[in-house]
Amino acid sequence: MLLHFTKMHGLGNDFVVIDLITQRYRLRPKDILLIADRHFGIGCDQVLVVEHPRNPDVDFRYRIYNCDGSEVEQCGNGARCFAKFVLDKKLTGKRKIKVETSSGIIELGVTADKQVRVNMGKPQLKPADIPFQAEATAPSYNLDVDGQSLSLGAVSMGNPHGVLVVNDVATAPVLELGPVLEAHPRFPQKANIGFMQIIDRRNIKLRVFERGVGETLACGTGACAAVVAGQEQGLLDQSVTVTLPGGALLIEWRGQGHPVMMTGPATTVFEGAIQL
Ligand SMILES: N[C@@H](CCC[C@H](N)C(=O)O)C(=O)O
Repeated sequence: MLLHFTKMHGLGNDFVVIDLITQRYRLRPKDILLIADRHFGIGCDQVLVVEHPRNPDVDFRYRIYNCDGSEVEQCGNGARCFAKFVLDKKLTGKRKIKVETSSGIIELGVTADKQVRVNMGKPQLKPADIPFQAEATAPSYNLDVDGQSLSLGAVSMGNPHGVLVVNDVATAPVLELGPVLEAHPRFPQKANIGFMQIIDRRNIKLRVFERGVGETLACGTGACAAVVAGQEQGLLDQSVTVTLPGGALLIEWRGQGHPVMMTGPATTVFEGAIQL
């Protein structure tokens, strides 16, 4: 089967987007691995799949696969690319698009300056909902790593995140600590690990070691989780510019019980077809 795809990115977090509404194909695990492979396939951090919804109240089903082949619950940069994709391909003409993910429904819309604004839903802070092993909810938790105690915020944005505050993202041990914390036994489904430098109450710098991928140039859910963790620790205001290696996102959260809003760009790079 010759499968058509679109290569996109959100601040350098890159995707292969596949429309399974106008194309009929059942993607196999080996297809995802080949598509994501930067040497033998197309190459991307995540494969995003556009499908018909199962729920009649929403417009699309949005499925997300990390480049290691694992299917995951949520992807924020991908959500913005998803919105641009379905509008550019005229799969919908709606200004507000409702999308079903494996962690719930999110709403997407395009702003006057062609950025995409996403209602990412309410963050989950209860340990069992993240999931994270702890007796009770807290703004931060102490975690033992090789005999060293680290303080970390834990948040679910549909997918699990741990967030550490560091003095300087440029020298933070992202590649050393990232894989160890990603697979820490207190995160039974593993986690994405953010390293957050607080510039002031409305500006942070962030690097993210993504579960199933490694460090990426940007992570949308990671940016949301960092702002939630920073607010819970009393360090941040409600509206925060998050500067990642690939560029900046605006993240807004009005506190517990409210959804996190994410605004940022979505970019198409090229179109192609791959023989599967
Ligand atoms: N790049 C993403 C997150 C993708 C999923 C993540 N690696 C996970 O395993 O949960 C984003 O922009 O949010």
